[in-house]
Order: sequence, then C-alpha cells, then structure tokens
Amino acid sequence: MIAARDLTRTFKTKTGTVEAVRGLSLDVAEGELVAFLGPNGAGKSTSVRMLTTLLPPTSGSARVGGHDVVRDPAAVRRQIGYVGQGTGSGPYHRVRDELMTQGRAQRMSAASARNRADELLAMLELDGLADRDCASLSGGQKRRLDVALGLMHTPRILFLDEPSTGLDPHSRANLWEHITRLRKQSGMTIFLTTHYLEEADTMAERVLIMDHGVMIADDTPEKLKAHLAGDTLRITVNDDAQAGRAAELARALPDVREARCEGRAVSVTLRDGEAMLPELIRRLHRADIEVVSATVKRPTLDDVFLGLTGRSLRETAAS
Ligand SMILES: Nc1ncnc2c1ncn2[C@@H]1O[C@H](COP(=O)(O)OP(=O)(O)OP(=O)(O)O)[C@@H](O)[C@H]1O
Repeated sequence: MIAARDLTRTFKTKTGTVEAVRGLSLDVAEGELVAFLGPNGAGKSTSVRMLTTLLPPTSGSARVGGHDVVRDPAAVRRQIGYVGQGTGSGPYHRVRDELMTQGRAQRMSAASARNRADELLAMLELDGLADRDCASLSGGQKRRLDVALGLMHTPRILFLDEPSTGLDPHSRANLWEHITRLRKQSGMTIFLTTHYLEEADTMAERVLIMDHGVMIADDTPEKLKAHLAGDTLRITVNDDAQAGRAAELARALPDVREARCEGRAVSVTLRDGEAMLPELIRRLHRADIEVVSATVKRPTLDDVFLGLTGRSLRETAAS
C-alpha cells in the first residue's frame, strides 16, 4: 500500500540547508496500522507530506495505493485521506455542511455526500452535533470531525499527522477508541504519526521510529521492547556489599544485558524478567543474600528509544 525508497528532502534556509529526511525507505501492507514515532523535528511531517503528495521529494521515490507520488499525484490523492495537524473545519460553518462541501469537492453527488456524511457522523459519534457551528465543538469533537473530513471519499489509506496532540487525556483515549473501531470496521490502512508513546503502543501493530531524518527502528512494539530494551529486575538487599555480590550473581543469569548496583538496590536488564526473577532469588538465597524487595518492570517504547539513541523520547518530545 505504501512503499518508499531512499526518500530525501532538504530545505534551503537563510542559515543553511536543513536535511529534514535523509534516505527513508519503508513498506506498509494493506490493512496495517503503523505508527510513525519520533521527537520534534525528526522528519515525520516532512515524510508524510511527501507520501501524501503535498511536498515533492528532493530525491528517491514512493508509491502510495499503487501510484507514484511524483508522476501521478492525482491518483494517489484519490486513494488517501489526510488529516493534518491543524483543524480542517471553518469556524462558522455547520458540521454537516463542512462534510457535504468536502464530499462535493471530491466530486461526490449531493445524495451520496449526504449519505456518507450521515454515516460518518454516526460512526464518529457526532450525529447530535450535525447542525452546530464548528467553532462550538470541543477539541476532541473537532478532531473527530477532522477525521470524518478525511474519510468522506472512503479512502483506502488514511494518514493521520499527530491526531491527538493538544487533546486532554480523556479526549485522546476517546479518539484512539474511534480510530481503532473505524479501522476494525473498514480494514483501512492507517499511517499515524505521533510523539505519544502510549498512542503507538496501544494502537499500532508496527512502530517505525525516526530520528534526525533517518529510520532507526521498524518492528512490532513487543519485539522492539524485547530486543532493544529488555525487562528490568529491581531487587533490594540488606547492605551495599551484598548488593555488589548480588549484581555479580545476576550477571551469570542467561541473557543478561546489564547488572548494576546503587546502594542496596540492584537493577538487572535482561530478557524475560518474569521467568528469571524466581531463579535470581533462588541463587541469592543459596548465597545467603536476603532479598528485601523485588519488582519486574516491563520496558516501554521510551526505553527502546533510549537504548537506540541514549536519549529519552519523552524528554526530547517535551522540550
Ligand atoms: N519548510 C521548511 N523550511 C525549512 N525547514 C523545514 C521546513 N519544514 C521542516 N523543516 C525542518 O525539517 C526538520 C524536520 O521537520 P518535521 O516537521 O518533518 O519534523 P517532525 O518530526 O514532524 O516534528 P514535529 O513532531 O514537531 O511535527 C526540522 O528541523 C524542521 O525545522
């Protein structure tokens, strides 16, 4: 559905050249929901703008919905819906009118635009708001309307550029629910950019991570976490000397990446922490080291990013 090869995009600015995207290759299969993750300025929007024909690539190529984005942009546009970062509705237009106008712009007949608008209003739980001015909608309702606008012509592929940025946690969770449901009902391919780790983790089957204009990871959230981050066992013992011995014993466990101590606490990064914790406790018990407390921490996508770059995605996104 989406195939990009060595896409690059540079911008000339007064202070020099910005290499926003530096050789992006990716494939997205029909029906996949892929999250495109990265800190501010990583090159996500620029990549999406190239894939959606809004920006010509400096070099490289991409096919979306079976058509080349440079040679046949009109055919690509017929296949895709694009929900950008800004709101797509006019403040003094009524919700249903906005949808109708969008449908007519997509060359739908008035009757089919009306039917599709009603269908989407119901699907995105906006039906009670059809006759309201867009300006009177809440942030979450406006975003759902943006999604509906992107879906009027029943695209096969939906691009969502940071759909939940600026929404409160409740509206964000609600939007995720709608997108997940939509996807289940329609089997649409969804390409979603985000810097919310939870959004990627909750919704996506595959996560692409971009940093400084290049892709640094591409896999399922589970595999990324298992292979690139690992679980962390944290145990506390009675004194610093015992902690040192405990760390040494922990290093002898299978698949241990790191074991370090901090005072009486020992942190062990390894695969399959849940299975390994009882074994570690047994080994410490045999060495006469009493375990005072023990926890297993599952990795997050932020741990994956930290493992790959040495920086926290959460902090880089916030700054
Ligand atoms: N029109 C432009 N002119 C000059 N530089 C640009 C332009 N558009 C983007 N850039 C630069 O390209 C880099 C990538 O920007 P882009 O918007 O693609 O990042 P992003 O990952 O989408 O970030 P965000 O999460 O903040 O939206 C940044 O350094 C940005 O300043």
